[in-house]
Amino acid sequence: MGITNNFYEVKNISFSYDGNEIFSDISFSIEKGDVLCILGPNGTGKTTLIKCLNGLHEIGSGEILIKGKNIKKLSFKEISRNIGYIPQNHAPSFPFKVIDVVLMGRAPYLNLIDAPRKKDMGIALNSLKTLGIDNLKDKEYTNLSGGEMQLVFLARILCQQPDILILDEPTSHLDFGNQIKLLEIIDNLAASGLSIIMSSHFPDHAFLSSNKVAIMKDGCFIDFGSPNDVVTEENLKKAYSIDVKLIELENKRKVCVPLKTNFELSL
Ligand SMILES: Nc1ncnc2c1ncn2[C@@H]1O[C@H](COP(=O)(O)OP(=O)(O)OP(=O)(O)O)[C@@H](O)[C@H]1O
Repeated sequence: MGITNNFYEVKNISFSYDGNEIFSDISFSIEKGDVLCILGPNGTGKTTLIKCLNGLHEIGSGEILIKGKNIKKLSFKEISRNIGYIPQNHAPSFPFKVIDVVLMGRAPYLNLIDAPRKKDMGIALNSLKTLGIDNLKDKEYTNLSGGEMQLVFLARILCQQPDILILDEPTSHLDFGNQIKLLEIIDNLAASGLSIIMSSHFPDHAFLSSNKVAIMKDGCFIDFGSPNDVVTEENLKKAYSIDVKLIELENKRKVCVPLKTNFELSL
């Protein structure tokens, strides 16, 4: 931590699956404490981009710099000490206890044969406490609800003590209330100095927790900037091909109301 300039920089990157280009020439940067929300329709390449951003997919061209260092030159362990990643789906296969799942977040700091130390256990317990789920610590991970699993996975990532969190649709398994709780957690984590990149299907989420928004469509960012500048009726129409009404609440918060499309089945 501690570096404020060029914290995480993406320069003209492109990616293709077997010659099929998914995106090209994407550039942006984020600083300490930024929350970037990536919006865009299904199949536009958000997950693919996110996998490039954390080094899981190798980009075709361009470069990604973490605190000035090219991601291609960093080992998996070094990337994991900098970036915590929560994928869209993370189905568990073995009934580990929650505390053990969270402790796995310490792997980038341990050698293969090392047992977690007292310090690691302290960090794991603290991660659970930060998210208010220390009551789950002795439960079997496989017995948790989808929402509880999402929070435990986030605790595991916090235990990794990264500077950057990359979250692929972090609210996808959460109920209406827990979605807001998670966005507030994201807000708090950013205020404590973490930088966060997340994808979402809900433009409202950009107003709730982000200071930067990108709208991805047709292989590029069609807009990038502050939520007020980017989440507009015009851009939402361009992105999702529906009419959306933006309404401002008394506290100036904006909400997006999708209008009916009058779609009819041709039976
Ligand atoms: N492993 C793969 N091999 C080939 N094509 C893929 C692969 N993974 C994804 N794709 C294709 O790449 C495109 C982008 O997929 P991606 O999952 O990145 O989109 P997305 O914006 O995250 O979608 P959604 O919002 O539906 O989750 C899609 O056309 C998809 O079919």
